[in-house]
Amino acid sequence: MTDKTYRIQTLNGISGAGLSRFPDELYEVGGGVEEPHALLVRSASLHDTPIGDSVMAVARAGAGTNNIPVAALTERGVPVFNTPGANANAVKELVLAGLFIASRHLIPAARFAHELSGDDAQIAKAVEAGKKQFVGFELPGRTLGIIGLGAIGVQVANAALGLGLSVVGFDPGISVEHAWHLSAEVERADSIEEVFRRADILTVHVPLIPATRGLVSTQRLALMKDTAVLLNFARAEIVDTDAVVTALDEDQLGGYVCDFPSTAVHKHPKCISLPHLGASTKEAERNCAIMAAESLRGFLEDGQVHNAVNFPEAVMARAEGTHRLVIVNRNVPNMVGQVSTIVAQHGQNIANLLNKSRDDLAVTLVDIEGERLPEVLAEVRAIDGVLSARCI
Ligand SMILES: NC(=O)c1ccc[n+]([C@@H]2O[C@H](COP(=O)([O-])OP(=O)(O)OC[C@H]3O[C@@H](n4cnc5c(N)ncnc54)[C@H](O)[C@@H]3O)[C@@H](O)[C@H]2O)c1
Ligand SMILES: O=C(O)CC[C@@H](O)C(=O)O
Repeated sequence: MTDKTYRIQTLNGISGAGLSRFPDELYEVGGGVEEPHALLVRSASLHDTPIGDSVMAVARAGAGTNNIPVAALTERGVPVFNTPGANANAVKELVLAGLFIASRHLIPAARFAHELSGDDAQIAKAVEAGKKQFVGFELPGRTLGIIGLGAIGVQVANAALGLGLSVVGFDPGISVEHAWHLSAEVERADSIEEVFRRADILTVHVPLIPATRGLVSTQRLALMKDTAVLLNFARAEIVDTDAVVTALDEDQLGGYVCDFPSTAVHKHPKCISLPHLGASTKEAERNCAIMAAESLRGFLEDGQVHNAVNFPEAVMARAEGTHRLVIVNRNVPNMVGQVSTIVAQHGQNIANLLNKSRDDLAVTLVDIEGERLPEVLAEVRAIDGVLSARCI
């Protein structure tokens, strides 16, 4: 262990563009870092990994946080950051590839070409004889159904319109920001079932949470056209894979293209699976790593909370000549009152204060003039309902 001020443990390969955001003089960063102040992860699961008391923050260089025990960390007062939108373009491009893969049978066609043998004349003859098995369909006039109109869903919707598809979407929790970016040509479905009924191609872009686990179910698959194609570049568990395989085997579904190979799908003749490639572009890896690193720095160095999935946004510029108390507390009455009383009882003045809450949790940033008094911190930590407090 070094004597650097902050230690970050990485649990996956993280783009150097992000890692270089941690200044050498302040940070020790790497896979073997001991007693880390923060964890930086991509898809590695932390559910069965002990997360020590030294950890003050966790950052996911990506969108989905289902690999992180968010509820348990929230209870400990540890923020979990993600990188909203940072890999959305990469996923959109792969979804578009999925559309073409499905509509033109590109993977079996390429496999067929790869297997050809003989001289050029023999290959040309085999091509002409074999290509009829790969006749596809064109996209204009077909309907793309989208479940989940967040960073990725909106980009997929807008791009699909450009390809001549009609788009019908469903997202009862669409954010104002995403609604602003969604083309007015996208039709809003009244129910999720309507999307299943109408889609020639259906794509899901929702997070994996209890409400979305198995969202593509036997009952909903039964509503689909038997020629329809299902795309899943969100998470494997959002789709009931057994139900999809049954629907494919019984000719009630045309095809399944996903980013999640499994024994049930990776060799199925009507499934194409890719090895979780949605975010695997240099640009997305860079964007995610930079955003995650900046969020960790903001929290560790200044107590700022930006892009956390379990904490309120809490951003306040540092008042000059002050030190800062960073307090994570339960969202109950009189927390700010108790903190300011302690500061006043020690004859100190508050230059600036921010208190933001989200659900059961609040973040309180207090900039105090004068010298740092360890007893102030100790008394704040002792307040009932304070989950963590530090002075920076
Ligand atoms: N294949 C990959 O490599 C890859 C890459 C990035 C993201 N993802 C997955 O895609 C998911 C979506 O990413 P994003 O960046 O668009 O996230 P996002 O948070 O911007 O959007 C998710 C949207 O889903 C909506 N939603 C939630 N529950 C819903 C429901 N039951 N019905 C309809 N809509 C619902 C939300 O309101 C939100 O608008 C991520 O959570 C992640 O699991 C996969
Ligand atoms: O890190 C990756 O490669 C995948 C990330 C992706 O699944 C996400 O949720 O952002």
